[in-house]
Amino acid sequence: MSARRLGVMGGTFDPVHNGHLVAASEVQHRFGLDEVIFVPTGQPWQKANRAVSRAEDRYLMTVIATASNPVFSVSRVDIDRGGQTYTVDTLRDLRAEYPDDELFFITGADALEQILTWRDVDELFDLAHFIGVTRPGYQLHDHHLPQGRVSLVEVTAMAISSTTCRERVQRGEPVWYLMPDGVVRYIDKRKLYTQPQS
Ligand SMILES: Nc1ncnc2c1ncn2[C@@H]1O[C@H](COP(=O)(O)OP(=O)(O)OP(=O)(O)O)[C@@H](O)[C@H]1O
Ligand SMILES: O=C(O)c1ccc[n+]([C@@H]2O[C@H](COP(=O)([O-])O)[C@@H](O)[C@H]2O)c1
Repeated sequence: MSARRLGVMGGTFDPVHNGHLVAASEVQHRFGLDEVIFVPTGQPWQKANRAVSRAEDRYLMTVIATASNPVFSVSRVDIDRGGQTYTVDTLRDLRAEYPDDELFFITGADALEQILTWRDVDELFDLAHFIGVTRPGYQLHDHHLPQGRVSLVEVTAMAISSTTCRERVQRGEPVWYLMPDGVVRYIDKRKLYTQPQS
């Protein structure tokens, strides 16, 4: 079998929303990816200043959100490894699982801006090609990033963040149509985000 082109969409997904799904779908189409693997983080070390929802809740919401798309899947590598999540470990694990395939790591403009602060950043660009996508409120650029290892792509602007979704739920405001219906129902069923957000 020839090498497949696998997108990797890493995120805290607390909760997953339509901004994530639109970005992944448009990148999948633009780059002719065979599959996009969503990878919910274990503990995101750069979000240590706030309480993050249980990994199993974030994982299940991501499964619900992606289930209807045949080229989307969800991996537990970061959750099952445990501890703090570093993308270098994510990509090492996926490379071991899919040794013949090509990996494309998808990040929003805000995450790409921080990438030089990530662990073992030099190795990251050997493990995968990086795809930075536009996000309202952030500048997308590849200054100081290795040439030929990063592509920048404009995607449909979705001014949605997990933070505003959590805040809306906490205030009792609707989140319908900001994320798939099943995720809205899961949040309600599990009573997520009902405490004031820090
Ligand atoms: N609306 C969006 N448009 C494009 N990319 C996005 C959007 N929201 C998130 N992303 C990207 O998806 C990835 C995972 O994001 P994450 O799970 O942290 O969501 P978030 O909305 O940024 O969360 P929070 O508000 O809690 O920081 C990151 O690379 C991020 O840049
Ligand atoms: O490897 C790192 O040091 C690192 C630091 C911050 C974020 N990341 C990854 O970037 C992705 C988006 O992270 P976040 O915090 O914006 O949800 C997710 O897969 C994280 O594991 C990775």
